[in-house]
Amino acid sequence: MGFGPNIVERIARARADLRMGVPVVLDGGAMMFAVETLDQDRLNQLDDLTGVTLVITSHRAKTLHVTPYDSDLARIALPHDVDLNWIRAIADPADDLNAPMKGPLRSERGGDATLHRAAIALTKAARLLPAAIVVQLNNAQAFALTHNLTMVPADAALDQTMSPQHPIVAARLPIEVSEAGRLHIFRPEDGAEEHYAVEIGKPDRSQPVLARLHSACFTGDVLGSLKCDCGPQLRGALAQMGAEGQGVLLYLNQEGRGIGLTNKMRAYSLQDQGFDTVEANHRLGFEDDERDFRIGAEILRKLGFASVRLLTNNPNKVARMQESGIDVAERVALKVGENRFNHHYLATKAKKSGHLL
Ligand SMILES: Nc1nc2c(ncn2[C@@H]2O[C@H](COP(=O)(O)OP(=O)(O)OP(=O)(O)O)[C@@H](O)[C@H]2O)c(=O)[nH]1
Ligand SMILES: [Zn+2]
Repeated sequence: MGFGPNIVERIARARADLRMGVPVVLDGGAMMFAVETLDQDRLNQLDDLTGVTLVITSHRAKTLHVTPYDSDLARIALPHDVDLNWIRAIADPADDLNAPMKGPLRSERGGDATLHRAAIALTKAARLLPAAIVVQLNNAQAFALTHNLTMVPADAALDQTMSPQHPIVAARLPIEVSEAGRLHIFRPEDGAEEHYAVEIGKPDRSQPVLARLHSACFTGDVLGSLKCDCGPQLRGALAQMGAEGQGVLLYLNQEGRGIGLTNKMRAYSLQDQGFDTVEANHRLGFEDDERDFRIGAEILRKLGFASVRLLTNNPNKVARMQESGIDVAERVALKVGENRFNHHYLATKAKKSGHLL
């Protein structure tokens, strides 16, 4: 006991520290930096330390023609007197086409990559580019104390188990499709983004409810972007709930399939260079889809729903709900908003991500 932060809260601090460029100590023997926020001052100080590696995911390694000996990631020995721009270019594909040769890059093999894996997990949780500098430490605890750094156990960084979502407040919200709207706010214990549920009417909790798990898309939902189908899907789902007089729409703040808006814009910039939506995620070092749908299942349960008629074209979403204990009584197709700008995007999702056309 005590007043200090528990492990979940220390992970939350670690995310915030990394976003500011402050390194984090991994219990088990290392200090890590997110490459995206590493500054020249701190890089200079690394000159005095040994055992410094640059860690990238195997997707990013493939783009750079580096062998990922650890299957999911590659550890690259950092050359001496390395330039900050060189490190950033390994992590950030923005200039890949202008300056394709970054190497030769030698990746390390053998040894334990657990701390490196934990470092990548933390950069992703911080919604930064998935690339880290990892520095071996002999006495991690003393180092953290001396430099006033947040220390987290590597296994907790690796297994950031979904945090409980707590209902905070709900209030009546008449909207265009239904005057009987109600907005619920859910807050996770781990300091991450809040999520919202829009309840239409008074759905019977003993019957499957018409439901939509909508992932945030600032560009589509708010700006009316023509590059995706999110805006029409959001409004189409609400309209159907309004017409039926009941339903529940979860607005999950997992922007960009869980990589955050900044990284999604990096992906859009790569799409401007000719890569498709999946290739762009991979070149950045991400998986195709980094969302955690257990959050949606947990919120449905907290609202009293056990069974849904799920508005989606994504069979993976149906599978994730079933796995998380929510019965999908029916999949209801939601095909709206195709146009000449998103035609290729929708075709790619059908071909590579299994979406139903
Ligand atoms: N990373 C990335 N995310 C995107 C891109 N286009 C849209 N998104 C995000 O994708 C999410 C929506 O996912 P979709 O794949 O359209 O749909 P889905 O939720 O998997 O499936 P449906 O239920 O059928 O809509 C939102 O979070 C968007 O911000 C893109 O090109 N790259
Ligand atoms: Zn979208």
